[in-house]
Amino acid sequence: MALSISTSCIIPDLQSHLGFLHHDGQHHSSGGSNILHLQNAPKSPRSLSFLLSVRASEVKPHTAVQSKGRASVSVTAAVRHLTGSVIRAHGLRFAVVAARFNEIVTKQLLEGALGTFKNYSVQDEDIDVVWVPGSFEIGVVAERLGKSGKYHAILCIGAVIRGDTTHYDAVANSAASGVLSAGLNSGVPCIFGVLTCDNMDQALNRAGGKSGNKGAEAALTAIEMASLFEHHLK
Ligand SMILES: Nc1c(NC[C@H](O)[C@H](O)[C@H](O)CO)[nH]c(=O)[nH]c1=O
Ligand SMILES: CC(=O)[C@@H](O)COP(=O)(O)O
Repeated sequence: MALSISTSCIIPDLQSHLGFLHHDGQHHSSGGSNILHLQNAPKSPRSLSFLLSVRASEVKPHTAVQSKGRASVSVTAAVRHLTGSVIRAHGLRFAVVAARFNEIVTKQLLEGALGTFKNYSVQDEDIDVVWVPGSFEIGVVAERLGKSGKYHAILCIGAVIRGDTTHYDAVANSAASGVLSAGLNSGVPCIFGVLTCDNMDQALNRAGGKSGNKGAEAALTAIEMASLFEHHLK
């Protein structure tokens, strides 16, 4: 159960007087409750009679109590939120692994990705594009690039479009698991920008058509993840 301390005056011997105020307003010496009141025995010469109302609905971790003379001040460390920043892309290096299969689609995905990199101040000299035959080959290359230590993130681009057989499932699933494994094995964010579509129209709509450009979107994800790792997780 989490507790947060809204005000605090804690005297060492208070610990023996910890009690709980149940929702019925009765003071109980133990048991669960949604409110914790710390009340010192009024007779103790060293103690102050005060109530410390502690909401039991939450506690922020790392709550510390600093004593200053007889008074104490509780210092609750704020919860830290770590997020990659898309406006801190300068100096970050990226590799793009692009599949040639369905090139009419993947070229447009790549164009969208490079446009995003440019718009977010990634320098051309900080981008390497590596071409592979098809989406099935993306994973092994992404892992090699990740392990090279040269890049902050690897963006993987492809277009798997269903045909007449179940080959689609094998390629699509292999591409996804390959990119996932590359990231996990290399420790470098590998971003899945591979379309898996039932037909060419769906693919073209997502490569700069009415559904946007998934390559551009994936590039933004690559920037955020690269920043998160570089600026917060080192
Ligand atoms: N059908 C699609 C493929 N097939 C090729 C595979 O990716 C792979 O290159 C081949 O199996 C040899 O290992 N690739 C795509 O990217 N998209 C497709 O729709
Ligand atoms: C995703 C594929 O491998 C697919 O394009 C191949 O087409 P088919 O299933 O007709 O051989």
